[in-house]
Amino acid sequence: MAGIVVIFDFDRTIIDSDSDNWVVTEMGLTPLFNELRSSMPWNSLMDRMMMELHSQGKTVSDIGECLKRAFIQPGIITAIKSAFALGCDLRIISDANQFFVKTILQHHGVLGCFSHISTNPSYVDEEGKLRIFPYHDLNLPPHGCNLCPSNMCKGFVIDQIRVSASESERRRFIYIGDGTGDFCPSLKLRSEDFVMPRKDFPLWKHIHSNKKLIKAQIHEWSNGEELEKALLHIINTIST
Ligand SMILES: Cc1ncc(C[n+]2csc(CCOP(=O)(O)O)c2C)c(N)n1
Ligand SMILES: [Mg+2]
Repeated sequence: MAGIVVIFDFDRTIIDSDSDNWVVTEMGLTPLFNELRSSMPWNSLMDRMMMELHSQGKTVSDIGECLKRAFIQPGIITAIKSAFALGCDLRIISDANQFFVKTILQHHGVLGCFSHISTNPSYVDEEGKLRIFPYHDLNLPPHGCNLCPSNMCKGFVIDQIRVSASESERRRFIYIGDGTGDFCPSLKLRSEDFVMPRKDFPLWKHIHSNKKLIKAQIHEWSNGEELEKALLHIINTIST
């Protein structure tokens, strides 16, 4: 459906776990992670974890195999495929990183459904080490939003999507998320938009404690099947 932009968060929305925690736990990095947690910004810490894996002889392909085992609830993949088939513009805004997000979406055959993925950049260096960096360069002036972590303001990304649309093109947003970082973008939504917070997760709690600040229509979900049903219902309602 032209004119509908569906924005997905990634961790605890598309996959059921947090991809950073998943890799740290599954690949045996928990003791080092806990030791360094208080002394480093999050992205530097994850970059350091990837360096540790490399020094242990674990390859990017080993990390990929670990990511492919992350659980996705039934309903999520079919929801993505259906929304794409209906012509919606699908996007990801995630505080995970490019390699983790793309590897998992590719594995489940839905990477091509997304027009844009806004997340912390990553690349494999000449030694075969996975490097992870903040979405907002921490050496530049801060993004200025006091709701979001310094590395990524998801509301900033929403503003960018809005300005990229031509005046004549009326677009309606459906934003699906779970975390504290999804509250700022939810505040940017308008009365013709929809926010889909995962029930009992931080975003849902922030929304319910600040209901007057939310202009978008609120549709909660608890599991993949509920998400699929609610999302397709909203898309159908908008398009008729
Ligand atoms: C101060 C501070 N603490 C923790 C984090 C990291 N972090 C927070 S939520 C999350 C999952 C995001 O994935 P998604 O957006 O896909 O749900 C991550 C990696 C941070 N950036 N800053
Ligand atoms: Mg999330």
